[in-house]
Amino acid sequence: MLEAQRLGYVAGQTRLLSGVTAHFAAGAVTGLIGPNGAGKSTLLRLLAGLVAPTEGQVLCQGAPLSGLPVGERARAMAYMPQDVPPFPPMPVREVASLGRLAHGESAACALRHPAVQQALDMTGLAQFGTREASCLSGGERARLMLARALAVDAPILLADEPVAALDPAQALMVMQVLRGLAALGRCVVVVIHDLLLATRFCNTLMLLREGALQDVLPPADLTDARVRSIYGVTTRRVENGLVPWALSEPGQVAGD
Ligand SMILES: Nc1ncnc2c1ncn2[C@@H]1O[C@H](COP(=O)(O)OP(=O)(O)OP(=O)(O)O)[C@@H](O)[C@H]1O
Repeated sequence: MLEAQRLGYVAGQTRLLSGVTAHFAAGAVTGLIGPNGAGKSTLLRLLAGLVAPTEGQVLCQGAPLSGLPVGERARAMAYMPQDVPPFPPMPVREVASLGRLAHGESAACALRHPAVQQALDMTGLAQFGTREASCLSGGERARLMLARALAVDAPILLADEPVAALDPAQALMVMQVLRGLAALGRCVVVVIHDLLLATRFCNTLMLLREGALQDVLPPADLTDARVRSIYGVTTRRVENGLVPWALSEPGQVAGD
């Protein structure tokens, strides 16, 4: 579905990424993990075509991404950035409907599109539809960025730290949504620091360090030795540790 071929990126005098070759499968959630500054967001931006690689190329459904017309690219891939920009003075539903711009719909058409309502439902924002987006809390704003990306309804979703600002219930809900999309055949690539959620919800983990892809492995193979070599920390499996595991009343999650 999505492929990186010997991807490299240099900004000014600084090399941010080198020699990344990887296949991102349809029907799977791929988790990009690695220390701060490893190059995860850079890789995601290259995959999204937001910046052009200085070496190598991205293939989207077999075709070079650089050759795809902008509109086609926008419909093929949805991207959720790590940083939430200041929202314009518009209601939540309208911000989510911006995802439909990729399809060339009029603003009125976009607002009514079922994908927008679905995106608000999936991110637990349905009850905030008419609220000013600029009034949302940090976690709600992050979910709105995800809702905008989900409203594109694209076969590929690239999400940069979608759960970093979320409470445990919302984080579980979002990871379940991502896994649900993968189950429908979508290609989902997510940058994530929470190793518990990453190992539980991702089908494949890609470990980045110092701008290079160090390893591609199933979550079960993320051993203490690997975590130590990547992050310089040791891990422990805590049998009676208290971790958020499931929503007590699915679909009944309160707002932030
Ligand atoms: N334009 C730039 N010029 C120079 N260095 C840059 C530029 N953009 C990013 N960097 C550096 O490149 C490295 C990789 O950045 P990137 O945002 O991809 O890391 P990351 O793995 O997503 O980190 P984090 O987990 O902290 O979000 C960082 O050290 C960053 O400071």
